Amino acid sequence: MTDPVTAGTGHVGTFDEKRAENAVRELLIAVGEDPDREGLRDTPARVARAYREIFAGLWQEPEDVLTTTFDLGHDEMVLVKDIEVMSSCEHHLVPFVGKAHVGYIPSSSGKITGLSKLARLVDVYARRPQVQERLTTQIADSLMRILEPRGVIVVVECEHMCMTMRGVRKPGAKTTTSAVRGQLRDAATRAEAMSLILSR
Ligand SMILES: Nc1nc2c(ncn2[C@@H]2O[C@H](COP(=O)(O)OP(=O)(O)OP(=O)(O)O)[C@@H](O)[C@H]2O)c(=O)[nH]1
Ligand SMILES: [Zn+2]
Repeated sequence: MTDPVTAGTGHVGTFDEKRAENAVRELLIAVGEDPDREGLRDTPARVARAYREIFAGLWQEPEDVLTTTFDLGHDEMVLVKDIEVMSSCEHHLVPFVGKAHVGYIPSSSGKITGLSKLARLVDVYARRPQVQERLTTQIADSLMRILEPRGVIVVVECEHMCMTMRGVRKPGAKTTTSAVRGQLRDAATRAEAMSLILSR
């Protein structure tokens, strides 16, 4: 099934399920498997459906999820910690998983968004072929653009399966990336945010 969708870059892209299915079938043949044996018969279609979900963020824009904004007049820092991140490394197409911490200081008018929307925003960018650095900056930059806050901080901590199950094989190694914008670049404000993020 091919359906038109709006890709993350703003142009209309497609998810070609049949093509994905054929590619998985080819991959199974390439590793010496028999894609027609009983246990694998439905696998290409299943994997194609799974990729539709895993890469769903390619066909979403941050504006699709940061829909609810309200002016509460609250102009102090808002921070949501420990948002589950499940993304895919664009180099090896295996998962990297961990947590994101997303905070912002609202605009002086106090324009804020629903807390769940911050977690949805993480998903929009995580559900794409990614590198952790870009995931981190995309979350920060889209928040700056849409909410026009006085500052943003995004910290992402992940374990990359491409470093665990293959290659260098170092289970447990964690990568931390951060992006700070606006007033959160200020040393004292940034330190306050970091102490909130690090407190358990
Ligand atoms: N900076 C960055 N690197 C990543 C990320 N995910 C995976 N990588 C790295 O991408 C690199 C790709 O390196 P290559 O030398 O092209 O690929 P490779 O031969 O499979 O490398 P090894 O993983 O070292 O075996 C590896 O060092 C990965 O650890 C990420 O999110 N950010
Ligand atoms: Zn990788």
